Amino acid sequence: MQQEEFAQHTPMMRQYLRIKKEHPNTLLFYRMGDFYELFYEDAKKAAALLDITLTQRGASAGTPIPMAGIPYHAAEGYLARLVKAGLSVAICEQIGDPATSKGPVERKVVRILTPGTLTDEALLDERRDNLLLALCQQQQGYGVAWLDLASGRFTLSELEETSALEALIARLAPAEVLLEEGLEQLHCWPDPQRLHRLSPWQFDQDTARRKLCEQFQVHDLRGFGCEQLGPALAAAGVLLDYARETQQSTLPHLHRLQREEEDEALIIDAASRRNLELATNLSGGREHTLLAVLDHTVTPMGSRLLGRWLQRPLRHTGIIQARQKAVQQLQEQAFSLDFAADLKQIGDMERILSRVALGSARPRDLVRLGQALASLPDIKNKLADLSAPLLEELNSQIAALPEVAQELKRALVETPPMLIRDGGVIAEGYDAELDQLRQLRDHAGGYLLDLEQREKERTGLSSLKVGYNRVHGYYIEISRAQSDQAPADYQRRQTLKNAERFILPELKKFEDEVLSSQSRALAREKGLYEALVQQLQTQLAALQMTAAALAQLDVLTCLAERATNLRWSLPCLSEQEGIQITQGRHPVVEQVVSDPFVANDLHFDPDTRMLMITGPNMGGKSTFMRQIALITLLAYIGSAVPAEAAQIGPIDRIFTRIGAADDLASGRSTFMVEMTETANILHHATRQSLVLMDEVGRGTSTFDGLSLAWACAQALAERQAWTLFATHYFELTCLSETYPSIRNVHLSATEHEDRLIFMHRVEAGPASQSFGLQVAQLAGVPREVIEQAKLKLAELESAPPAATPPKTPAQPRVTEQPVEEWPVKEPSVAPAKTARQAGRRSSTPQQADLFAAMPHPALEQLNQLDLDQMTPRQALDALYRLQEQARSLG
Ligand SMILES: Nc1ncnc2c1ncn2[C@@H]1O[C@H](COP(=O)(O)OP(=O)(O)OP(=O)(O)O)[C@@H](O)[C@H]1O
Repeated sequence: MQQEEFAQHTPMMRQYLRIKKEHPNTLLFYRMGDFYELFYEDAKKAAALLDITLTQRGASAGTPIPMAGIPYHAAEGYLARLVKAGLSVAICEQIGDPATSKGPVERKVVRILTPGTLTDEALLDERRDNLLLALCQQQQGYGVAWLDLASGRFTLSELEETSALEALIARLAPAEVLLEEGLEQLHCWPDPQRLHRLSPWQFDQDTARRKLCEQFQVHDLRGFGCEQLGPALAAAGVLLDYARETQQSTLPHLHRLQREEEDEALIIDAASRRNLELATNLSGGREHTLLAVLDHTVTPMGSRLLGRWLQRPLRHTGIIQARQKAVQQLQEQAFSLDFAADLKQIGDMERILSRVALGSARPRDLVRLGQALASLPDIKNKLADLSAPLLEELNSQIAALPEVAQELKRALVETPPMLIRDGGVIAEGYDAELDQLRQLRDHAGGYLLDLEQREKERTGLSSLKVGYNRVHGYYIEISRAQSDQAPADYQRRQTLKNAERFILPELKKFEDEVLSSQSRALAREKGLYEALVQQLQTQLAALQMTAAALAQLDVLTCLAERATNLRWSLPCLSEQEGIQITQGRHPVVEQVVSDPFVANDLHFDPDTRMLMITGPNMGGKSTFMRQIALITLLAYIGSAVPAEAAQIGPIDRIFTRIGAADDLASGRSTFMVEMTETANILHHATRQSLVLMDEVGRGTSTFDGLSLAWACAQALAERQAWTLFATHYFELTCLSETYPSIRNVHLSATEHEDRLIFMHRVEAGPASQSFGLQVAQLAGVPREVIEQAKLKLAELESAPPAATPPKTPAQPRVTEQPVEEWPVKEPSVAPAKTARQAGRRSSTPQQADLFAAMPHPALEQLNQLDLDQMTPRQALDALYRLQEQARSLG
């Protein structure tokens, strides 16, 4: 804004514009009396988002000023909505006294709310971490740092690959991001409002290192295992600066840096996380997710910790086995211990402590903290009887701090008001001065009656009475008839028609005290409250460690309860390659199906590394595959699993290619999404990866799809990844002939009196029928359409092959396929046939062999060549291409 234009504004608007200039990307809540006002663009934005009236405030510099206002006492609700929408808000309060100010009263921004730095209880989801993340890219790779300000957890990591970075960001789902310019192209960001772009020079490693050392009061970052890091520290430095600025605090609850390394945990990419519906279902809700089934924690901090465990299953078997031992012991002792009842008293100690650190703890926070501390001795006593090493360790981390508990109990009333501002927070008997001030305030009436009585007796004047009016304050009134008998220490104050009013020194002193006692009591209360908070701040580290241990105890207790009530068993984590699951179930589907869930086994060992799963639609293929992934994942967090028994060997990643949805936001079609996910799997799957491939190739033409599915299965078999490959292309069942590590299994179904019955049992060998038309009929597709489909199917099946299929070894062959051995509960009754056998010999509708029924693509292309228009050289090139294609497909 030009200087002259600025000068044309009113003094108040000039003040507003000055402050706004310091907070250009933030809505400015400018306090005016009982309202927060927003002006200009801020007003328009807020009016639209909050559905409040957009008005005008006169004119400044010749033009009307758009304005919208919010009553200050109702601000919390509006703030919550704005922050939820991803906006940041700066709260600018009146600091000076309007009565004595010349010009506009002094104002200052006292706090800045941003989506990633919230700590207010009302603005946070109690079951989710709220993260601020910073990211930069330097020579050594990506540097990422993230902070949960509401708990004080500050973590950082360095990554080389973009896919790993995207997986990390999908896991963390940050509420706000500080991003080095240029990185906004990545596919993983929340909405743009939550992104702040910063210049590369702001991510300076040396400055960051210095600031971090200052924050943690250390010489170097060796103690945190971070000394060797580069870009991650640069990101952490930027993040620390931003958090300090928004909070206008030194953030005393940030004590340490935690470093995350990629190979410590199972890697689960963003798509797999979504597909497996760990914490969010495919529609974005929380119901019917693994977390929803698992989360019976009783404290919000326990719930958040469980979420973190689930999102990052660890590969460190030592840690997992320690958790398992704790879960087992808690299971055995559940009834006698009843930890859940004690833990309920603890509440959200973690977040309360952060507010204590930031000086924003509310009275009810402190009362709850007091209650939490009071229940610690019981918890510690119970833990003392348990010998699982992890439980012993947790007990040693819980500091009972009885003196702090007592102090809080003594200091605070049981149910205080929301804010200290209103008083009534400090309990009676805690502070003599406060009690006296309150006595004065509350018992003025009694004192005056007492004074009146005393003075009547002293003067013997029957008409004497004590009164009060706003102008003259307290007085003693004597009727005109008796007024000349007033004692000498009475000073005349007012003469009325029938009476005289007097004041006396004692009454004057009382008046001063009473009138100021209200504000003095409030000020005293505030002082005492602040002292209490400061006292707690000195114990912060011990209290934070206690809260962390209690959150873990809550999670372990929850896992024990779930294991018992859901009849899950603790798996064995083994160094031996393979996955053995006896009678496994799907943890979520089991809870929602009305029929009994059919349990199934899985045996992966060095000789069996891939299952080619066929079977009818609705047969249970996806359910079976997902249950294997979820059981593996549960095993790696230390939980029991829905199976009779499970032994799980080393796993490095879980990949899924399941379902398909357009990713319109980033302009990718269903098929493109499918192929991107498949490409990622093929690039990264190792011998230790668990890969779920569900109907790969169905998103394109049958021919292309089948070829792709075929080649993907082959590639995974070559990589020897643990693979569950579900497909409707029966041709793929022939792959087991070429690759001995591939087994065919199918989900069984039978027809009974024109009804289709799904057995949901995994049986050896390929499926014999696809039942596609029957399932369509079940789904309500009109009868005439089904009839038409039957006719078409019969026609397709009887059609002679359009071309002879290529006879290279990898091409599906028509051979008698032996039924493979597959340890299932009941041996399959009818020997399963290959698709081709079934197709040729049965009269029921079968899937035709696509390779046989359709022309070979090389032939199709040959047909399309316009030989007359080609040079000999071009023709030769085309011939080479065709031969190459024929070989690769063969
Ligand atoms: N083991 C089981 N026990 C009981 N019910 C099951 C079992 N497996 C699956 N179901 C039920 O069958 C339904 C369909 O299962 P699922 O989606 O896994 O079939 P699908 O073979 O993958 O089907 P499509 O090929 O059409 O994707 C599930 O929603 C569930 O209700």
